[in-house]
Amino acid sequence: MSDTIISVKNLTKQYQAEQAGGVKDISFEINRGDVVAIIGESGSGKSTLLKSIYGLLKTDEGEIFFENEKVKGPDEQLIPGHKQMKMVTQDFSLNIYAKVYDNIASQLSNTDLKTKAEKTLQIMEHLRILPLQNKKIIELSGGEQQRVAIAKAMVADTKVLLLDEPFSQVDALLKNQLRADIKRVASETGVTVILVSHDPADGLFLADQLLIIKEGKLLQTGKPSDIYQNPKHIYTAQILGNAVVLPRLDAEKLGLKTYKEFVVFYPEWAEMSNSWNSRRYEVKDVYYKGFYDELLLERNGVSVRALQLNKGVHKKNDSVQLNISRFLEF
Ligand SMILES: Nc1ncnc2c1ncn2[C@@H]1O[C@H](COP(=O)(O)OP(=O)(O)OP(=O)(O)O)[C@@H](O)[C@H]1O
Repeated sequence: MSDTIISVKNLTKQYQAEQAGGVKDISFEINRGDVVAIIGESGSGKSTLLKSIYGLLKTDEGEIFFENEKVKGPDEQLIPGHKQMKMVTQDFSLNIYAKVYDNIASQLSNTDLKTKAEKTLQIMEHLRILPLQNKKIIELSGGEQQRVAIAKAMVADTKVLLLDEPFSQVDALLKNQLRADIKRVASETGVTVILVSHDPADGLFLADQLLIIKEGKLLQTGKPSDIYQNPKHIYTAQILGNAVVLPRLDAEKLGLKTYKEFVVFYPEWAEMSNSWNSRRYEVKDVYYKGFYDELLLERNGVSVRALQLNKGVHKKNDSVQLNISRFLEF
């Protein structure tokens, strides 16, 4: 049975009297132990949502509950924030002249020094920063500092870890590693993680639950695979899978019939095939994507994109047979 740790009910937070910015009438629940990714483009309201959950912002309407208790706003308590949650922001808030070990250990009380040392070492091991323990923060790379900041936030038995753009400081290779580490640490420790990212791949890779935010509104929430396969908005398909979007008249020129305004499909739903329902397209360009190519194709003046897993088979100006095996209508 699912165990809700956080529920957000009809949350609205606006910064100005006019409608710009903030978040509008957002409701969702989060299960204990899940990794939740809030995905949306810059300025969509992701940080506003994260800060509201933590109790840093005075909200206009709605409520947030942590274990069925209302989260207090900044005007309802002396020190804003929630004791059982920790937030890691992009500035990390580390003491840059102190050692890694001391930065993390500073979160624990001195009443039991043995436990303090054990816990500090354990969380450093979890986040693979044990070899850095005697280095000063100022001597670390941005990605290493990010790991220390996460370890510091988690060491004191945090129930919910809030991460604002946790992969902003790391390059592609380290990002994959850090993503995998956060997922592993969450499942080993049982901590609930809510992270904000503008990169949808973070959510697809990491999350048990995705929240897609656009212009302050929650478009869709659920399991990444469900949302990817059945997006409720064109925007969701575009941000998650770089979907091809065709107005009805263009779709009809390709033989895709709809009564709705738009046809939408992911490039991987367009397959090279000789089947009866495939149609001939001209290859306009080939984009190198590593282990596959993306083809820019055209038929009757309409452009679409498709994947070519057998790299290099079709080249520019070739003619190919394509079957769009599945499409969505909006
Ligand atoms: N303190 C503030 N005062 C006025 N407007 C604000 C304030 N903080 C955020 N906003 C506005 O609210 C909107 C949402 O901001 P928010 O920081 O929540 O977005 P975001 O999705 O986290 O963006 P980013 O990915 O760029 O950090 C933006 O239009 C922003 O300009």
